[in-house]
Amino acid sequence: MEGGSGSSSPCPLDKEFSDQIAVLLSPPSPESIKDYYDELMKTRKCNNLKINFSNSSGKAVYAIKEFEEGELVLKDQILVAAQHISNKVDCLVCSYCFRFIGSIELQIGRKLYLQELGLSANKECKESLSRFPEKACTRVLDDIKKHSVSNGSHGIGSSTYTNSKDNSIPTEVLQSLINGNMSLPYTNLFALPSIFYCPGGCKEEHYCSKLCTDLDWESFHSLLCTGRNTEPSKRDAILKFIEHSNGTNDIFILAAKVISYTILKFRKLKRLRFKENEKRAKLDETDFPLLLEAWKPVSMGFKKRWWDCIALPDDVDSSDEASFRMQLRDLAFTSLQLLKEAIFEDECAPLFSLEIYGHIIGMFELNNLDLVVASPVEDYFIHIDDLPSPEKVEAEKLTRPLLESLGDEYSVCCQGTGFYPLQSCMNHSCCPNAKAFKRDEDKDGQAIIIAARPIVEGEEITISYIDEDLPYDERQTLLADYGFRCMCPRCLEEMPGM
Ligand SMILES: C[S@@+](CC[C@H](N)C(=O)[O-])C[C@H]1O[C@@H](n2cnc3c(N)ncnc32)[C@H](O)[C@@H]1O
Repeated sequence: MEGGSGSSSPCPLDKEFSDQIAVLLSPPSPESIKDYYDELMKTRKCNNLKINFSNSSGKAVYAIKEFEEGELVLKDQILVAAQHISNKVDCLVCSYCFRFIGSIELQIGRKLYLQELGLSANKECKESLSRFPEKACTRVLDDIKKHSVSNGSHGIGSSTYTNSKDNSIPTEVLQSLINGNMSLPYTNLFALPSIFYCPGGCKEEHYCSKLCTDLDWESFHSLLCTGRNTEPSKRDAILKFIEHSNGTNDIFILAAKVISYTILKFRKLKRLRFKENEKRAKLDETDFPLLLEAWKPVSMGFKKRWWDCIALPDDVDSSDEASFRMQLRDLAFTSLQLLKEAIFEDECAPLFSLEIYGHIIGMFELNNLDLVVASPVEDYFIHIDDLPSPEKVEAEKLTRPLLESLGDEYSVCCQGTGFYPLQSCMNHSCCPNAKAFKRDEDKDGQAIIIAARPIVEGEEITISYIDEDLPYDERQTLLADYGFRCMCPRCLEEMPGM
């Protein structure tokens, strides 16, 4: 099997499992696409849309009712998503649904504490923060909790708090905010879900509920947990994989989640099959169909190899294109080797081929939507600012120093990237009739698509993959990265020579 970009693959599994890999990567038939999405629509009670398949533009989403401008078209649950590593310093969110958790006080105190650490820490600490921010962030929280002063009497109005020249807040005040020993005014109006901890004891992942904790554990995290319950050699291997991803491209974390998801689903299907037919001692001959079944949600996503489909960056000369793509492939191979050390499973060996890994990452490249969740901290400070005068003056005695210390960063939202099974079926148009848009009530990472103008029954739902205000040539250049030339009504009208 070719490794893409014209040279043979460095991964022996590509050759060993070439037949199974070809089956895993073959485009699903129109019938299986229909069955899969009909079922998905049914379970998600999504009665207003349908997915059709055509040879010209693949899957496409159609309205089966009229939508008014601004009406919700689709709320789509995440198949797999991750918060950007750098964003973990700014926002503490549920690792499964990406809702903000804890309290306003914790969000503010934690962020300022980490900011302070990043600014004033010694070199070693700064390096560990940039190389491994996830770990550093959670360790820090843990340390604060262990060493906190338990009487809770930290006067927020003390001179050290208000007179600080460089806007920094004393550590004991931050500890009190983090530990819940200090309350800010009006935060009861912005209550956040309490924190649930990882059952594997890793302190890296936090949740908003028992349900999210269990779903993440069952779907992804039980294979990727670095907690005390994981065997030490495995834990070291997982940590090495994460460290490499954090230092290179956090899209590898998402790919690892897809592989974990497929393995865990495969195991579940196998357990069910054993129960159904307990007399059978061995299941070998039926294992691959089970792997195919487990892989089905991923098989539906539009895919190309990552190093073949990624756009050539502006600073890479076209004469260096082949070597650029080869470097990407080698980077993916290094990441895959580390992941293999951590979670390889014999029965799911084809999933650890470079061919599959490259296609999973390529699927994100062509389909992913930015994951964005607005910060409740921003809403909180806006609320304080909107208070009538006496209440505002009183509240700001406590909140203003915090706001000043946070600076422009006070309103950073949760940011990441996610693959959404239904939204990812939406094709592009430069005059789209729908758009991704979070409303005030959307507090988690689900994809929200609303009508950008009235949509009639039977119309295809389209969104824009790019900034549609750009001129024709620039739009076409950007869309070439997605592998197509746009022929929407606007492009046909603006096409030179038409
Ligand atoms: C997010 S997917 C959209 C769903 C896709 N049609 C499918 O079958 O899965 C993006 C891919 O769909 C195709 N696509 C999207 N919009 C298109 C358009 N206006 N014309 C042609 N192909 C399009 C391109 O191949 C693009 O890389």
